[in-house]
Amino acid sequence: MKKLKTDVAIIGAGTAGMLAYRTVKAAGASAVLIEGGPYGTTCARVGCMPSKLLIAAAEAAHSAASASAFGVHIDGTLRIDGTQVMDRVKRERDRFVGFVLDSVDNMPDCDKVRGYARFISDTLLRVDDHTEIQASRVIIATGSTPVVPEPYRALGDRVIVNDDVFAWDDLPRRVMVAGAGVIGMEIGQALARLGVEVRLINRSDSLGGLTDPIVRASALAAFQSELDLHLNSRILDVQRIGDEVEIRYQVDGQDAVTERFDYLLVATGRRPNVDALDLHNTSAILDDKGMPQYDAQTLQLGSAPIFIAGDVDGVLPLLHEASDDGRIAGQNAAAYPHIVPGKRRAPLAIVFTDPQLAAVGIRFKDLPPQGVVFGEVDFADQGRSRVMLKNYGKLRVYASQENGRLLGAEIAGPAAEHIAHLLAWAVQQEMTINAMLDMPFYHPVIEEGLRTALRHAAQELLKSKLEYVRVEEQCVNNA
Ligand SMILES: Cc1cc2nc3c(=O)[nH]c(=O)nc-3n(C[C@H](O)[C@H](O)[C@H](O)COP(=O)(O)OP(=O)(O)OC[C@H]3O[C@@H](n4cnc5c(N)ncnc54)[C@H](O)[C@@H]3O)c2cc1C
Ligand SMILES: NC(=O)c1ccc[n+]([C@@H]2O[C@H](COP(=O)([O-])OP(=O)(O)OC[C@H]3O[C@@H](n4cnc5c(N)ncnc54)[C@H](O)[C@@H]3O)[C@@H](O)[C@H]2O)c1
Repeated sequence: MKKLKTDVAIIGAGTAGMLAYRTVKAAGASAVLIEGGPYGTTCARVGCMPSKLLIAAAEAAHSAASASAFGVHIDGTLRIDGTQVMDRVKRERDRFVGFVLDSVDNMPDCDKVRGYARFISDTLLRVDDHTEIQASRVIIATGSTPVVPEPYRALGDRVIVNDDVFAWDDLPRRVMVAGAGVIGMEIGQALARLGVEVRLINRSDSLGGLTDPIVRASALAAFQSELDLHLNSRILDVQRIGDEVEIRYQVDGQDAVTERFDYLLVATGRRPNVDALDLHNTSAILDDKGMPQYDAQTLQLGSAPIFIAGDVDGVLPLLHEASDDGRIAGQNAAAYPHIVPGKRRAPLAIVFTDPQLAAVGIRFKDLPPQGVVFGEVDFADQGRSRVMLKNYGKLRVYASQENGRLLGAEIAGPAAEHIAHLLAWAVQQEMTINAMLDMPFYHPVIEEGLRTALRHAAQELLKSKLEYVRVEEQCVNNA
């Protein structure tokens, strides 16, 4: 068994782990980066980048297919060449992965260990059965894995997850997607727009991570106008028949039906990669799912010299959060025992569907039960959105009744990726609704829709103040 000694061992060379490694090295400490799977990161190989490449192809197909509404006609057939679509997705994806591989190549060989690590104690790791690493501190940055419900596993290679989609050489004919969360909606809509027959089934009423029922209802209406999407519905039974899957499912309020598909794409959530780490050998306190307790500010596990970063911590599994986590865990592991709370940004999540979905700051479901005013815009009549035939969805902003500050927002609508950034910057700057309304708005732009929602919130704030004065006056009069 090979034996190594280091200041900091980092488990997982994804986005969080690579950033943690660079931060530890920049602080002058020694570091070892352990990776069991392929280098290249989830984001570049099978996540953010290939999914956005597939969506870009789908947008091109959709624009062409829907051009006749503008009087622009394609006389002839619109042809989607699945092999060319997948070829570009994979070629461009490989280019992004290549940049990551270059930075791994540039790390000294003695800092890299290949294999899966597990804990023997707080400060001792074993990598497969070939290396033991004595590390003064450890950073867990092992990412997450898609959850495939047990009954579907019998389908063999016909039950697939996002990773498998981005390995396709051609597009299939028919796909059932289980889960209308972020991944199911992004990939499901893209495949449908590329001519694949898609059914999307979600067992609850959740949709793309939205928690505001008004915004969610507007998103559902928009998606259902083009997609075979069903919430509160269930897959009852699955069976493999040759190279197909036979699925019996029940749409809410309807009789069960049986249909055949090429694949069942499972997008029912992801689970932090903690199971194989043998965390029970450490001093960390584990919950009933094996997740360690940790401080959300410092990312430290109790008082152990162990830190956690990225998707594996189970909170906001997004790329920029993984980077921030990697930096915070790296700084604290390097400076241990002098650890400090890390600087966090305003929460921001974007889903690249059409309409795009976004959540900023405090989500609707986490708002306090009182003291919040709402402002809303319906994009149906928003000028620029209508010009572009993207006039669907709603945006709602949430503001503090006490001081008028923007608390958060949820969006389903055009250009949500850009509007969400404006809103996140405003949340982080602790801006009030009135201060936001003092900012410039060009004409005609989709951001004018945001102004409508802000004006609505400003009116509601005023109303709530007048109501407060009225109640106060009544109390004085009745006294
Ligand atoms: C389809 C899809 C689309 C996405 N799109 C977006 C998007 O548009 N925007 C966005 O912000 N986020 C997106 N995400 C989320 C984003 O990809 C993740 O938040 C981010 O990649 C997490 O980085 P990480 O470093 O935590 O994990 P990873 O990059 O997964 O790295 C973890 C690494 O740890 C390794 N590992 C695991 N266990 C061990 C062990 N015991 N020993 C050694 N190595 C181990 C793994 O092999 C892996 O390389 C998407 C995700 C998916 C799946
Ligand atoms: N644009 C982005 O930033 C982006 C894109 C993709 C993924 N991601 C990240 O990846 C994470 C995981 O995404 P995800 O879509 O796998 O999970 P998710 O939690 O967003 O959605 C899972 C969905 O599956 C449903 N579901 C659960 N079990 C089911 C079953 N048996 N049958 C049918 N439906 C079922 C749930 O109700 C939920 O709607 C996201 O939370 C996000 O952080 C981000």
